[in-house]
Amino acid sequence: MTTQQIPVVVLAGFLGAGKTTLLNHLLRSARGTRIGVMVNDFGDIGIDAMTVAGQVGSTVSLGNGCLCCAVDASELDEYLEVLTRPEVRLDVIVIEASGLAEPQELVRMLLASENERIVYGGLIEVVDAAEFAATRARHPETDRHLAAADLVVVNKADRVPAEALRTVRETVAALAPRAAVTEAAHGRIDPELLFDRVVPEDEIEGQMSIEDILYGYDETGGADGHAHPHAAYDTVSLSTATPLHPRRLMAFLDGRPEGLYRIKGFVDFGAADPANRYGVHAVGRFLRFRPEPWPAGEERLTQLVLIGTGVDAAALRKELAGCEQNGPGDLPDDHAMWGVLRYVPGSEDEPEVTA
Ligand SMILES: Nc1nc2c(ncn2[C@@H]2O[C@H](COP(=O)(O)OP(=O)(O)OP(=O)(O)O)[C@@H](O)[C@H]2O)c(=O)[nH]1
Repeated sequence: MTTQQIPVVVLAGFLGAGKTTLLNHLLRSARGTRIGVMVNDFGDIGIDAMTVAGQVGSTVSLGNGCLCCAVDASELDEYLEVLTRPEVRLDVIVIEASGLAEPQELVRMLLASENERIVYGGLIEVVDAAEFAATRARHPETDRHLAAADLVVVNKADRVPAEALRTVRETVAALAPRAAVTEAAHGRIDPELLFDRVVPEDEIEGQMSIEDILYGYDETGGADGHAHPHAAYDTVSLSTATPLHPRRLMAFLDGRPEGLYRIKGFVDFGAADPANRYGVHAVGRFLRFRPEPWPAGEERLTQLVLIGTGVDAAALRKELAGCEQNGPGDLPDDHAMWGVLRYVPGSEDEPEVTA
């Protein structure tokens, strides 16, 4: 029953912060991940810099399997419908918010969308570290945008001294208390922070990306003097054959720590729902569960990956371990799944949620 949903990421930030640079970085380092991009006009993205395989109307297909469309907000649903067609085979869609609409408005439109093939993939705000104070003074709405962000990229880290960078980062963290915050130069964040690599890194043989060629590639992330994206976030993985207790997992998720940007994987709730495993997708404060029957012959494991910045990995592991069921004396009660079902779209058992 599961059709993979395509995460839709909103990319926002003030004029000149580096959105286009970051988009180009994502497209160039796609390596098998098929990215759909929506922009205001092609000039924004500098399509010429990449191989254009073909153009139909306002849609351009790129040589690396990615796709770019120039749209305005009124066309959002229409283009989402086109981009999410199975034959297009996109893995992720990125919408550049500039000029399209207020970022929060775009997020609302996505969350309200009736397109079942998409899932909200987070609001990323790019800020210019060198111009941050001036931008805030001129555009007080910056603070509001940051407060809504799931991930803030403090870009142009190369343009400010370390001390000033720290001040910007601290200010951002105070304005966007729940967001993950990462620094970057030239928008070079690790794409994996935003979406899954479809082709695992170790299976890409002999394929140097343009990024590798220009900046050098270093698995260990750093000794060559470049601000490498690899060390910019923490990943915590959990794999356990012990079912999780729905109430304790929900307590963990409801209180999940600041800086935890994404959670993905599958959960086994054991006796609370023996027939199904629960796909989990969280980005920022957004959370969804999708129950699906256990595939025949598949080992019943809970497998989770948590991605964030500045998170305490050891504490997270401990909290997750505390969600495991402790034998027959710790079986979930009859209503234990209600908290989970609130996050299953269209669930029949979904209790009425009053706004
Ligand atoms: N030094 C430095 N320059 C950068 C960095 N990121 C982007 N730039 C430059 O900053 C300028 C603006 O970058 P863009 O990526 O076009 O910014 P944008 O947010 O897309 O701008 P608009 O489309 O006008 O809203 C360009 O000249 C980039 O080359 C960075 O990290 N460091």
